[in-house]
Amino acid sequence: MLDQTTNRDAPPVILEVSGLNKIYQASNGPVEALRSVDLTVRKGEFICLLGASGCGKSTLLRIIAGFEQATQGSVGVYGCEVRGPGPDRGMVFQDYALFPWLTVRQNIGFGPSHRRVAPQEVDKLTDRFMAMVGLTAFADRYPHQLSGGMKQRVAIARVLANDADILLMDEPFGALDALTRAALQEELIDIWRTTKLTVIFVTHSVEEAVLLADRVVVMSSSPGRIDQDVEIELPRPRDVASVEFNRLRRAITQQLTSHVGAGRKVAATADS
Ligand SMILES: Nc1ncnc2c1ncn2[C@@H]1O[C@H](COP(=O)(O)OP(=O)(O)OP(=O)(O)O)[C@@H](O)[C@H]1O
Repeated sequence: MLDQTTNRDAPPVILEVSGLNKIYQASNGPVEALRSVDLTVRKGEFICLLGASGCGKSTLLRIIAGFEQATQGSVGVYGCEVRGPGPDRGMVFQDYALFPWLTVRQNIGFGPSHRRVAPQEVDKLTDRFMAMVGLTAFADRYPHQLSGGMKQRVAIARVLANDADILLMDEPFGALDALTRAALQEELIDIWRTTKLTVIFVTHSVEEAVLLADRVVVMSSSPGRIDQDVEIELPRPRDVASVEFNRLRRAITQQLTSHVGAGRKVAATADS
């Protein structure tokens, strides 16, 4: 964990998760999805939540988003307790979750229009973020006319147009082919640097986490807990072939593998 007392020059903590427990009541009994999770996130950080399938990454993200209630504990954003979804947090899902009946332009402009932003201002915002994700030429297309990568660009632009401070991403590139995924990873880092957003990104890929994050938060399962909080101090753009990158990738993979019995493979991947 970060030591807030010794980090006087660091950006402020804007998100604080304290003593979070989550128990789901399933038909075959209770499922303890999260136990005693504490996490602090500073403004502008890029955090990856990494762990094997079922360790509670999505649950933690959904509680931060306000889509799910914790059983115990709290989430604070800018010092206010999260009680539901809010405009300060925007979510990007693996399956895009776009409005199929709206065009690219209308999907991106939906949030600001809903907030009663003036129509000319909505157009300006939409133009800006469509350009940022490289979709200006596709403004009048519908989601079914777009590739997976283009749909995910729309989803990212939609959160940006909503003026969220915190971008929550749940395995956003999991359904994309390797080349598209690599392109979007690079674009996301450019967007993050331009907008200075705070990003919490869920992945089960060690390589993706080390490539993207300032901090990799490693989770273990049954019940889901935070196991390690690793600062990634590699310079950007990062070279996945470098010795230092691979040293970190190996160390984090070992940490993940140490939670399962000898010989069993974790569902988190070192190189996907
Ligand atoms: N609505 C629910 N009802 C009951 N159990 C649930 C529910 N949602 C999640 N769980 C359980 O909680 C645990 C954590 O699930 P979660 O989806 O948060 O894990 P995850 O790390 O995101 O997994 P994956 O990487 O496979 O998406 C799992 O055991 C899962 O089966």
